[in-house]
Amino acid sequence: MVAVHSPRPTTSAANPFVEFDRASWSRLAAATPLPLTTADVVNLRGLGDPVDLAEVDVVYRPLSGLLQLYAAATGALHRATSTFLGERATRTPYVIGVAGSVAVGKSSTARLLRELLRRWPQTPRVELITTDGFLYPNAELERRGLLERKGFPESYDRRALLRFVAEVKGGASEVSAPLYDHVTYDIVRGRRQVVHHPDVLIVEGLNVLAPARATADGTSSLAVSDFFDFSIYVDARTQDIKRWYVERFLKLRRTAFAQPDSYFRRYADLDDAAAVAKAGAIWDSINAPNLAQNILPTRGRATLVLRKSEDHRMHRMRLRKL
Ligand SMILES: Nc1ncnc2c1ncn2[C@@H]1O[C@H](COP(=O)(O)OP(=O)(O)O)[C@@H](O)[C@H]1O
Ligand SMILES: CC(C)(COP(=O)(O)O)[C@@H](O)C(=O)NCCC(=O)O
Repeated sequence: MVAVHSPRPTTSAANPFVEFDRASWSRLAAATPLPLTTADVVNLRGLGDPVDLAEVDVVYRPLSGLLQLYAAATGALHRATSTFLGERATRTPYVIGVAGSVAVGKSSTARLLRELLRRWPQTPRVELITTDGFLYPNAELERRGLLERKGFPESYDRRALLRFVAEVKGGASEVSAPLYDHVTYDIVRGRRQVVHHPDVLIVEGLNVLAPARATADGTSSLAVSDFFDFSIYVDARTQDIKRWYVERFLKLRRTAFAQPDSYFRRYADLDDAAAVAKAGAIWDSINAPNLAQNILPTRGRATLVLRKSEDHRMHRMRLRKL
């Protein structure tokens, strides 16, 4: 393992990763503008996530600069390859995956990236989809005995998700995805998110870095991550993520859980001690095992790992350079 608190990026010939601490990472972005305001950041951040403009400046501005570089190089390679192959060069969306545990703050990261990338002149059309839209509806999960396994790989229609990402990446003019509602805790019937040939597609979800599954004949199919040009894993200590999950659950009692159509309506009136116990039980029985068994093992596959400290601020960045 390499040292992490050096003032300079840490690298060595045999190590495919280059590692930065917060200070060395923040210095990468001198020439990249910061086009967001405090109001933008407050609107975009998830419940309980304290990300602010200072964090966007230190962490997301360099990330935005790096991604511009990668996206431009990928576009140039795509055009050169098309010329070599004698094909007409078509515009191909740049696809970015954002993975990590429940309650780690993936959605804040993905939404901030969407807004930053939308402000680049080269990529004004940025779409974000979350994989929860591809969860099976609750009725189907119940039929399959998976209602207590929501978020585990088998709780998703993985074939439909793969088809969606492949079609967007392939340049289809219009592709749609189902929508999930955290309040009703189910797929929304009759509504879909439509994606129209974006410049950048961000795909956010727990399992987006999962490798392809082996098929019955022993070969392997494709995984959504095979269509990623860049991927980010949002990382933190499991005990911190559990605390964030429980704190968010306490806050949700007065917001989402209190809505009449909330699946968790019965939790709205729990006192603090009962709510902490309930949230802890859901975490321990569903989200912690999913993190340990399915999500954490995919961390090494990410192009970039952003590691948060206990206060949600990102303190270590590990970029795969080879
Ligand atoms: N029970 C819930 N009710 C309403 N909103 C929720 C609920 N659980 C999670 N959310 C919201 O859904 C989004 C995704 O949450 P989650 O899957 O835990 O990922 P992350 O915290 O990494 O973004 C967050 O913005 C969160 O605030
Ligand atoms: C909807 C989720 C599976 C996340 O889905 P994702 O968008 O990451 O695919 C998750 O937020 C969730 O609700 N998990 C179930 C256990 C729980 O209620 O915490």
